[in-house]
Amino acid sequence: MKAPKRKLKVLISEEQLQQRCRELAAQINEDFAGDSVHIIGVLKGSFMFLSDLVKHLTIDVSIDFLGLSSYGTSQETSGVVRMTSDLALPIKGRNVIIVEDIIDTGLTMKYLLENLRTRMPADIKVCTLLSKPANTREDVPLDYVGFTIGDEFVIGYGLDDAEFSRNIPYIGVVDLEDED
Ligand SMILES: O=P(O)(O)OC[C@H]1O[C@H](OP(=O)(O)OP(=O)(O)O)[C@H](O)[C@@H]1O
Ligand code: HPA
Ligand SMILES: [Mg+2]
Repeated sequence: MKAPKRKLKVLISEEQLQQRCRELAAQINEDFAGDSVHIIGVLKGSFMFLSDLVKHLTIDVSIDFLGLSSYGTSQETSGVVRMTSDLALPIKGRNVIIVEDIIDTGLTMKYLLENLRTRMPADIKVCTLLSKPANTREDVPLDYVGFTIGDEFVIGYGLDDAEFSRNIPYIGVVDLEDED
């Protein structure tokens, strides 16, 4: 199977991503000083952002993951969020920070917040690398936002297009001017 060959435009560079990870981590360190946080990464898209973010956390941190999927091979949500894998650890009484790559329509985060609240954490905060407000349909509280972007399909740094391109080290968009 081959990934589509397209010209990509850099929307957010590696340097900008690293700088923002340091800034977001500094804010979390300050907000939870003297306390501990339980980080929940939403797979698959969040894996690169999460691994860069947590390197800069100096507070006590535990980490778990769950898998959610709603896009499949499409660039539009199916509208149905499916849990592909659940957490390994309980979250009752914990200060949870959900780490996501992107809030697009908001459907995934709405589903996740409803699900996790039933497990009685002490607190839930949302940390997302990207927010696409022009496309957001569900009103979800965002506590830490890396970058606000326009209504365009982005790939790289964990985000995929039909499972390809997650390994690109920056956030890119397809450069339509260079399409044949
Ligand atoms: O706000 P929404 O419109 O719900 O979109 C955001 C969600 O969509 C993507 O997941 P996807 O279903 O592509 O799974 P993946 O992380 O495995 O790529 C992304 O990683 C978010 O979890
Ligand atoms: O813009 C996007 N790119 C990749 N995956 C996504 N999932 C929701 N929105 C996006
Ligand atoms: Mg995806």
